[in-house]
Amino acid sequence: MSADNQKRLAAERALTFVTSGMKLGLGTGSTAAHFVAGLGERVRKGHLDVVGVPTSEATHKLAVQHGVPLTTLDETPELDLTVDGADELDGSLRLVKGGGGALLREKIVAAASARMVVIADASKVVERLGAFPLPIEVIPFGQRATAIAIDKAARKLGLDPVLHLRMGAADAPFRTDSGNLIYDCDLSAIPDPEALADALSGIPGVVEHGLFIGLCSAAVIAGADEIRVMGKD
Ligand SMILES: O=C(CO)[C@H](O)[C@H](O)COP(=O)(O)O
Repeated sequence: MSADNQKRLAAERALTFVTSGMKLGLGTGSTAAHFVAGLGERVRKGHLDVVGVPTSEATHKLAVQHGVPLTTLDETPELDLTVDGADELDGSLRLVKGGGGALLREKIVAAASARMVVIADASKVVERLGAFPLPIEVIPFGQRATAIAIDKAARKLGLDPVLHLRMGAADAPFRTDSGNLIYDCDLSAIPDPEALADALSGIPGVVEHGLFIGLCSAAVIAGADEIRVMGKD
């Protein structure tokens, strides 16, 4: 079975967590897109009555296309459930996110939700986080100084970071939905995600980093032969 089919199956399983009346956070990425499509289908058929807060402009567009009723986090600041993808997750449901560049809004929306459920194909489950370069969103002002501070903070923790400024179209740096830049920080492994998260959060100029710790309560993982739920079903 292809990874995309696994993503679709994980999304379909997560739809069983949704009940009418829920206020939902809608994640970003190819796995979350399957969830938004499935949600839209159920809404159009009259099986579900929900509202969603998109975590990116891309998800906003997709949700409109699929007929998912939308609200904003300002109108609806407390959500019941966020369903989102991940770039990596470990056995303690610690995540690396931001491959799609939406980590800031994704983290704000997840933090405003009573529950966050990750949906992923089995390749995303790792023994130890860090093979996927950690996305770090920074303010454009002083971005080179911020990158040096990130490098120093990681080295203090015994890591050997390699930072790449993410590029977008036409050889220009990628800009997030909030107009910021992203450094992808190649660390090979992150032995102590909590310590790195704390260190990065303390750097002026870092808006947010892609380590999601203590936010995800369950993950639906679709493999070639089975779908399993990690954490609280
Ligand atoms: O964090 C994300 C976007 O910022 C995505 O959830 C993550 O990149 C996974 O994407 P996909 O479902 O396409 O594999």
